[in-house]
Amino acid sequence: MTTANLISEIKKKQSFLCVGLDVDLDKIPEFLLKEEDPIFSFNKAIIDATHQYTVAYKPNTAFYEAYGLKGWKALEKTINYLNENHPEIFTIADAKRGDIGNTSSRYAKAFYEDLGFDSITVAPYMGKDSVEPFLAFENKHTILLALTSNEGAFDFQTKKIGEEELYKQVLKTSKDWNNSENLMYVVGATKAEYFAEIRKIVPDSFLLVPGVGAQGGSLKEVCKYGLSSNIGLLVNSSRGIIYASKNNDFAEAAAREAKNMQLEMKAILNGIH
Ligand SMILES: O=C(O)c1cc(=O)[nH]c(=O)n1[C@@H]1O[C@H](COP(=O)(O)O)[C@@H](O)[C@H]1O
Repeated sequence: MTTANLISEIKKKQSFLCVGLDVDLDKIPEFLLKEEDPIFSFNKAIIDATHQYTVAYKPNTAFYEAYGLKGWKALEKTINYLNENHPEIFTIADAKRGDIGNTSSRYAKAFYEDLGFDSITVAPYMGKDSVEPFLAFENKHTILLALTSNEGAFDFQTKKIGEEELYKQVLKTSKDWNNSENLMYVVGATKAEYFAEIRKIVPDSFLLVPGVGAQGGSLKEVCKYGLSSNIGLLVNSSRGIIYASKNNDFAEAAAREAKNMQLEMKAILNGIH
């Protein structure tokens, strides 16, 4: 998907919501466990109930890998379902990959070509030659970890290396890599006070922002300095939406949560907040 297509979908839906499909069999309604593929059945119900409010879905691969081959099959069915029924929705494989170039190119092939995701999250730690193989794919997007939502972000990412914090160096350096127009960045919603600085370095890049909902980040605070002239934000909520209810009404409850977030986003985009 092109960035222009993503922006046009955001404007059409008045939403920059990303729903995280982090399926945990201990948390889904019990009646689904009798289904042949409970993970896919859960995802399908969530997608059917929420697609009108969201512009992106982000399965975190850990939640699928945890169930071995069955989990991978459910992930494949989920991405196929999205690509067949909602090709206008942006898909993110949250896999946090990155390795020597020769290996990264295999990861890129796996997620972009074999599974058909629009984007993948990538760790910057191994540097340029570990990220460029992901950037080489046209109309695919590499979402580089810049400043993450967890407490451990303060261990390295905010530490100064010389004059400047590491996360700033990640943003600045990566802008010079080949095909850097295919880069987006992860910035945690729990780090709202950093958005102004981040926007000085990457004024137009899309930022994937996890950490609202279960992790307590504030949508309003993120938007204050995070919004760009092209909106430039994808705000993710996983547990806050998909586990809004553990009962038979789980899909309706997820739809309600997603709709509430979409309405808040619409109000922000229209300057009401
Ligand atoms: O790359 C991510 O999506 C990510 C980066 C980050 O800094 N923090 C973060 O929470 N995530 C992911 O975003 C999702 C957040 O889930 P909830 O806290 O349930 O909304 C999980 O899949 C995390 O792995």
